Amino acid sequence: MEQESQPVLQVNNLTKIYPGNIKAVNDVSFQVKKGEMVAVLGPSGAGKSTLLRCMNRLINKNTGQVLVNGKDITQCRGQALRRLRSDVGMIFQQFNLIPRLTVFENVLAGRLSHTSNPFWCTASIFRFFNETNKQKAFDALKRVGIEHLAPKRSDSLSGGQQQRVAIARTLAQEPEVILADEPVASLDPASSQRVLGILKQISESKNIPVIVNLHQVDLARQFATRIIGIQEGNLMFNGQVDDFSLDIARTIYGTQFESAVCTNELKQVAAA
Ligand SMILES: Nc1ncnc2c1ncn2[C@@H]1O[C@H](COP(=O)(O)OP(=O)(O)OP(=O)(O)O)[C@@H](O)[C@H]1O
Repeated sequence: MEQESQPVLQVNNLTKIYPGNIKAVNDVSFQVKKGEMVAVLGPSGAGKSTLLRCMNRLINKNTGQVLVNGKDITQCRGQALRRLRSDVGMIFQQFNLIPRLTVFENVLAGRLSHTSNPFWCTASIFRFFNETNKQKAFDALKRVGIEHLAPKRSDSLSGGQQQRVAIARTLAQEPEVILADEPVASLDPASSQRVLGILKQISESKNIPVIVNLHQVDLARQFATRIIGIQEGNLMFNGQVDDFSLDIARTIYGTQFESAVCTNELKQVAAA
């Protein structure tokens, strides 16, 4: 029971400064536990993407720590980094699938860190994966409800379907934590609901914490269990969804408040 409440992810005093002295992330600290779905909110340029990308080492931080189950990913090199990185699943706005491969092959690619051959792309991918890996990939596809699309080329799918393939690929990786960088920014409202619903279900039923960058406050309120608000690289809010008031949203979003608060319901409350 005590172990259940231990944070899977700990971000300690993380700072990233880009050339030109642009402080994109400034001394940010927070923790995420199993079963949580945490939405990171903030206006354009607040540092949301930089924060997530520092957390899986796509970008190197300047100072601070990112601990995954107690191990600091920012200090790892070589094989240790590859191993720890496979614990961190990443979902992108543009899906990042390999277009010429089928849906199933893309999901199987999520099992790469569980095989010893890194050169699968140069030959038939199937040769390098045993039945266990193939079954896990298929199970991941089933979990996002698109197993019937397995033989299709990934570039023949809709955006929403491609994002579900990307989620399945991440699930096949068997990560300890999932980071999603604006996963619904390119999707229509119905697909956005579907994708965020799947991520929430994963966080709840598989107990894998999900940290998701979002632009829209209403989606965060609908799907997240907790909200982190950032502005100009600074952590301004870290708390329960119900405590993220419209006044706090207005402070964090400033001139972008109107576009971030998009449902009619929220707009009426904001105008009252
Ligand atoms: N490679 C880079 N070099 C220099 N500055 C950068 C770089 N990437 C981002 N920035 C700057 O860092 C700050 C944070 O950018 P970031 O993309 O992390 O914000 P964001 O909140 O994700 O924005 P958006 O919602 O528009 O994607 C911005 O001022 C941005 O211009």
